[in-house]
Amino acid sequence: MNLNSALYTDLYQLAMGQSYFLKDKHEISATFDYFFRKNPFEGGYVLFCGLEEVLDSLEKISFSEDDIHYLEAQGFDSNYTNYLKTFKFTGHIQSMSEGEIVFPFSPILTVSGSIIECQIIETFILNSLNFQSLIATKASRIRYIAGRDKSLAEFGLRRAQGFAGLQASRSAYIGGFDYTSNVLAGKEFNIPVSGTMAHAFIQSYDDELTAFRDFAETRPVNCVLLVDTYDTLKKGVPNAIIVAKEMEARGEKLLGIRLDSGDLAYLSNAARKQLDQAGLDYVKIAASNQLDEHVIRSLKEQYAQIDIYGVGTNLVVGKANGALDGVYKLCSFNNTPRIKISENLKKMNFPGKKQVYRYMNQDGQYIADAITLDHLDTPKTMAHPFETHKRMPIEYASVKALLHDVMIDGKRVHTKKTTLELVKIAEENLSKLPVEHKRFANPHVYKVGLSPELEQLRDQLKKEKLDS
Ligand SMILES: Nc1ncnc2c1ncn2[C@@H]1O[C@H](COP(=O)(O)OP(=O)(O)OP(=O)(O)O)[C@@H](O)[C@H]1O
Ligand SMILES: O=P(O)(O)OC[C@H]1O[C@H](OP(=O)(O)OP(=O)(O)O)[C@H](O)[C@@H]1O
Ligand SMILES: O=C(O)c1cccnc1
Repeated sequence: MNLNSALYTDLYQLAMGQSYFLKDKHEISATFDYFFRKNPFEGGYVLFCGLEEVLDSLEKISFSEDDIHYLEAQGFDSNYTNYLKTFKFTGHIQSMSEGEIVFPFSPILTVSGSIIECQIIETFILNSLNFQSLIATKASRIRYIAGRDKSLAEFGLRRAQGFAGLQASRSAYIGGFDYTSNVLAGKEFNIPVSGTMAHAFIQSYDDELTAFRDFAETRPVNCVLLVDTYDTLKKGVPNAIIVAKEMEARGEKLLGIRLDSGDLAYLSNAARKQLDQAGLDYVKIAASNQLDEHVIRSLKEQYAQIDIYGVGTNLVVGKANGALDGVYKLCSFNNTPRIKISENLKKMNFPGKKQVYRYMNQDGQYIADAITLDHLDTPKTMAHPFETHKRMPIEYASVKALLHDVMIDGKRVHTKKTTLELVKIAEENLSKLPVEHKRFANPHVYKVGLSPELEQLRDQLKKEKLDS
């Protein structure tokens, strides 16, 4: 299967593409905005993730001979499929940086080019950015609550949605995790890998102590023993202590033990006591079992003595959301701003090609974002996007434009960032987001407003459409 195939799209994109082509509209220029309407997890922000994958794929996207035969079999016109044989993405993309903190309704990435190219790539862009941004956001919430002094290991591959497990591991790392258990993701994206052991290994022995011994002997570096197979406090931890002492005698050090069931707060405290009493205060305690940001917060409130959190399912499937609602909407056609009308102002899009400015205070902390038409300067006031009577002056110490050229004529124009660079960028950006937007319960809504000219254009186009 070739994931750079332009068939990785919805059928309706190709059907619209055929119509544009046969009606000779396909070369007309268009601009689409990628944005979302609601923060996931009832949180206050999204950590934007997935841009590098989008750019990598768009540079390579095409229809193979096989793909063309398949489309012919689906009844597509042969003149159209002939055109698709040389299809490439040759458009222009402006985007916020991967690792940027983003908010509802701001255009995060805009695609300009011939309408047919913009349309065919829509589904892939949404598929890629929605999922990766969701998981990076979830990971950043877990990091926020765990604190910088804890280690976070992502254990999700086995319960991820198929091959999305690869993207999930990369997104979790960018969002603040330290390790992944996913070996292919480790190799592909240069993410540190880590792992402990499974119950099966211990069950395959007649006794737990021999299992621990064999494991520690054969892989003494970063060895973590799983202590809950039979009885955590009466058997697992005492056996781990025996093996840790034997390792000491060989000049080695047991890295840790892992708890995977029961009351993790109680067990971690009791295990810590046993380890400390044995002079093993360096042996760390890892915990797993359906963890997420809420369970970790609760464990911290109970003074659980956990050094390493292993988080799988809830992270990689983006529980409780499962999806970010990002959309891709036409905002300009033939160099004319376009709007979609809805009774619900929130379902209307902002017309025209745009820029987003981020305002910061003297400490570099984010204050607000203003969306404006792309040829205009930094606005000094902004209107509430939907409550039209609300407007505010913007007081700030510094401002930056968030949308930058990342692809021109189908070629990447920004230097590809390594995963580690993206980790640092995301961490720095998250540190500039005031804490009131990060809290879990009723986070303060970050202000995103419209410049007066954009508000006026939206209202004027709405009136024209309703009057016509
Ligand atoms: N002290 C704690 N405070 C809050 N949540 C906890 C605590 N200890 C464990 N949990 C969480 O509670 C959930 C369920 O744990 P529970 O003890 O009911 O089942 P379990 O340990 O998986 O049982 P089993 O022995 O069948 O594996 C998990 O998400 C776990 O992370
Ligand atoms: O709970 P999650 O956050 O998804 O973390 C991953 C879980 O996957 C493993 O269990 P599993 O029962 O699959 O295998 P095991 O036999 O090694 O425990 C591991 O022990 C964790 O409990
Ligand atoms: O290494 C581990 O402990 C691990 C890996 C995957 C899933 N659960 C645990």
